[in-house]
Amino acid sequence: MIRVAVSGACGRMGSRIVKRITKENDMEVVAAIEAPNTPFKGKDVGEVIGIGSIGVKVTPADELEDILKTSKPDVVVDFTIADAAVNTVEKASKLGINLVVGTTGFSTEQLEKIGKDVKEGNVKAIIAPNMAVGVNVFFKVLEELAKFLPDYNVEIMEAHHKHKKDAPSGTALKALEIISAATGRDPDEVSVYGRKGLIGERSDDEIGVHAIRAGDIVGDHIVLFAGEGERLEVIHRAHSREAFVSGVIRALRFIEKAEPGRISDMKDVLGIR
Ligand SMILES: NC(=O)C1=CN([C@@H]2O[C@H](COP(=O)(O)OP(=O)(O)OC[C@H]3O[C@@H](n4cnc5c(N)ncnc54)[C@H](O)[C@@H]3O)[C@@H](O)[C@H]2O)C=CC1
Ligand SMILES: O=C(O)C1=N[C@H](C(=O)O)C[C@H](O)C1
Repeated sequence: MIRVAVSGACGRMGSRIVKRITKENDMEVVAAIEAPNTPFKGKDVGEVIGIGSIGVKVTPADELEDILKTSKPDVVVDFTIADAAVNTVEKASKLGINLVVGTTGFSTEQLEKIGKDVKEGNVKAIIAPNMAVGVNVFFKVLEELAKFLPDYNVEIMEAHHKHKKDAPSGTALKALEIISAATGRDPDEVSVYGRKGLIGERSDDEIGVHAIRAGDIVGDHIVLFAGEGERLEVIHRAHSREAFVSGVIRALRFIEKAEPGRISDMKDVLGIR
């Protein structure tokens, strides 16, 4: 049995992950962590998310270390916000507990700290801005297209629900990183986030990144490569968060095979080279 602690257990992703784990016969939820000020402290997480009692109480994050010590998970799954996820990684790494992190919106400094903590704790960690299988194939396709079309203009567009806190999405930023690397560009130098005013013509090198927030859009990503007289568009649309949850379940089954002390991603889980 894979013993799983879920951080952000009552959120849009966390609640679906808890629910799905209860249906799998090789894993179980042993802890459910929520924000320090959670109104659900001490309540059964299953009751809170509407699946009936599962015998696991919601624990606020200020008791994270204690609950990890007493519940002894093999893996902590984190879908929260960047600051909270950094704390989850620090505490879990120190206790030698493996990690699956889907949270996005990290700063460069936070990513460096996460890498250092994983290394020092010598834990196995899968960290990916998008766990959907299709998106990880989409990343591979983008890498190939960028190599074939190095002088085409690239624009990245993403659309998400109105509750999303970070922008652009972690997935859009990963796409920017992949395309930049495939064409020898520095993403910090070539990225242009939205455009407004009399800004002049677009340079050929720049990569536009645009974020839409509206209603209940689960997650759309569109990358276009435009040349003279044509454009090629690659589109991924998530219709349901179950696409991400399925990736989390695959990551949980894979994690024992991950390399300790380094950050793996969904490419490793899915065997995409
Ligand atoms: N990698 C992937 O495939 C996906 C990543 N995400 C990312 O996952 C994150 C969460 O997304 P949603 O579930 O939509 O957000 P949400 O806001 O519905 O859920 C986040 C949960 O974390 C809780 N939380 C806040 N502070 C906490 C703390 N210190 N400790 C523990 N829990 C805490 C909140 O109370 C909330 O219940 C975002 O960063 C999002 O971009 C979302 C979907 C897919
Ligand atoms: O916040 C979300 O909802 C999502 N966030 C991820 C991101 O920032 O890329 C992945 C997915 O698109 C849904």
